[in-house]
Amino acid sequence: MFRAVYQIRASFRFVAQTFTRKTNLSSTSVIPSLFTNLHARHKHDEADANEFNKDPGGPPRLFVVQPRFRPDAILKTKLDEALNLANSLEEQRDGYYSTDFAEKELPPHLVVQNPAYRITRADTFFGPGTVDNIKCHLNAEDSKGGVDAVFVNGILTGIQQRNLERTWGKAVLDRVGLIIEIFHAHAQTKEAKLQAELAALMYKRTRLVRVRGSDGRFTFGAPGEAEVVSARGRGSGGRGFISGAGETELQLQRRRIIERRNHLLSEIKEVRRTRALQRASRKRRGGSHGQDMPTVAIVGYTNAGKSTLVSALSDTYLFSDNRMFATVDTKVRNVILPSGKKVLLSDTVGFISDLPVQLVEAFHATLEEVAEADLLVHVLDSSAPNRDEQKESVLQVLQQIGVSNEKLQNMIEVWNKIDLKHDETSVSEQIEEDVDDDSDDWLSPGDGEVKWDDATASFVGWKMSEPDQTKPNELSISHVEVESRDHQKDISNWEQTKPNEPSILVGSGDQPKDVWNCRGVIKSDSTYEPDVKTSAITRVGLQELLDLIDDKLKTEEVAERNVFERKWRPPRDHDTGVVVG
Ligand SMILES: Nc1nc2c(ncn2[C@@H]2O[C@H](COP(=O)(O)OP(=O)(O)OP(=O)(O)O)[C@@H](O)[C@H]2O)c(=O)[nH]1
Ligand SMILES: [Mg+2]
Repeated sequence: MFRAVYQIRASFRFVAQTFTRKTNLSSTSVIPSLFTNLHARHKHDEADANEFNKDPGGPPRLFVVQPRFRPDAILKTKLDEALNLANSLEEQRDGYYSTDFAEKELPPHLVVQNPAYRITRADTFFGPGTVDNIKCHLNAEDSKGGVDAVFVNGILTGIQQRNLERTWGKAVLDRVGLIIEIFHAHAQTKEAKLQAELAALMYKRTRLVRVRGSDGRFTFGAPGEAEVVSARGRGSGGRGFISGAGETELQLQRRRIIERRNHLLSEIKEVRRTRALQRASRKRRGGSHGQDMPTVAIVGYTNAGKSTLVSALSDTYLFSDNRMFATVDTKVRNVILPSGKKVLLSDTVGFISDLPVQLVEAFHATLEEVAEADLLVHVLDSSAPNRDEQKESVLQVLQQIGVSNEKLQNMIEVWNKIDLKHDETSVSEQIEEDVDDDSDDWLSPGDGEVKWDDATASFVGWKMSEPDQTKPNELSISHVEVESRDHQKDISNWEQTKPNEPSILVGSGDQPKDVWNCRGVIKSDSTYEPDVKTSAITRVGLQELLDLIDDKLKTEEVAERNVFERKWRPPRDHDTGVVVG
């Protein structure tokens, strides 16, 4: 239990130092950190310290809580990703990780009822049965050596996080928090470190909640030891009897965060200015005929193989690893294309579904470089079972950072890792189901029964729909008719096209209640082909990819020349050739 405190401290040290330095306040009084929380809790474990202190530099041990998804295939991919994320939180020492990722044991984990499909509790996210169930598992883990923190693969509010920490007696990280921590732990350059700190700061800002200490007074003190009320005062109304004092304190914390944020922004600006100058001179030096070298940005989901591909294409070394977000800093390499043209290949940070908005904002400048590249190459892991979903997530981020539609259309799509079988990367062999007190009474999205009906030559049946996020209490059952003769097709992707008025009401209270008649059409299977298939490891498809980059850049140049010519030619009347205006 104690062994990873050191590592967690390293991970969270930057926020603590920041505030101690800048505000003359201890970090605990400004932002309760995971480290502080762990430290407070472990103080009474000093007798055990030696037992768990054999490897003080080891990475933190996380217990993974994965909300359940249907069908099981989707759950498995989500769980695999959560386990990989949990194992990825580790800092390098002297340029190396202390453990080989492939040899790491799977973190302890538990699949629980998904609160998004029921009523998400404002105070604890999960229902009481699930909270207790997780607590039992954590107790069992404690008897085996313990875990340092719980990673809930969902998005928690500050209040939910605090309440869960208090109940479980462990630090709690949600998906956003863990991803931000991984970014910080993996950042190597000054620029990336500043950006990761900025993201962490903005995240912590949303976590400021008031708590009531053991003496009954309200404070922002150590989590896990106080009753959480709300960020705005007693209850949620914000007009509690001590709200005036609370507001002032809250404002103070916020102001300090803003001051630090402004300081970080100015430091980032300075670092970037220097880098931009270096980059510009590099582009000019390598260019020919007075033109700058074009930049090709390699983008994609984390772990798709971007760095390995850039290494292979440029015959240089770039760090690559199975850990997620192995690359947090942009690296640029020169490559000579088959035509003899020189280009800059830019390997950059990977994306993920639900990429925290704080990271997108903090890494804005880095991502802007991606948006401004002359050409984008989108690398996908062809063996990932959720390849389409990963592709969608990457496209969303690219749109979010302002990549033009034209660039997206011109983007080269690469399916990498073709040496691997589809789904070979899956790590979770078995999915352990929990036994919530009331879980059996519930239907989940994806539950249903659909049969082929010869008479109508269609699939007919019913199926639970995904909940409407704006109405989390309402679930619906859909009758489906699916137009397809292909019995083998996965009907989990069917799309509701024509919902009618609810025809029958079943259940009561917070039970599923609306029944909809609708007709569904199966989304077509992914029959599309990428532009190139590669294996960065075995070097298959690399030549083809270089040829394609060459072609695309030539087309770009021609298009640019045309624009240039159009811009400077005096406007003419087409028929007569007479200059007009
Ligand atoms: N089998 C196989 N493994 C590959 C291939 N390309 C990359 N890998 C492995 O996949 C893992 C991730 O590769 P990276 O190059 O670090 O992936 P990335 O996209 O840069 O990941 P992030 O930097 O985390 O976003 C590493 O263990 C690589 O060795 C490939 O073509 N085949
Ligand atoms: Mg990388």
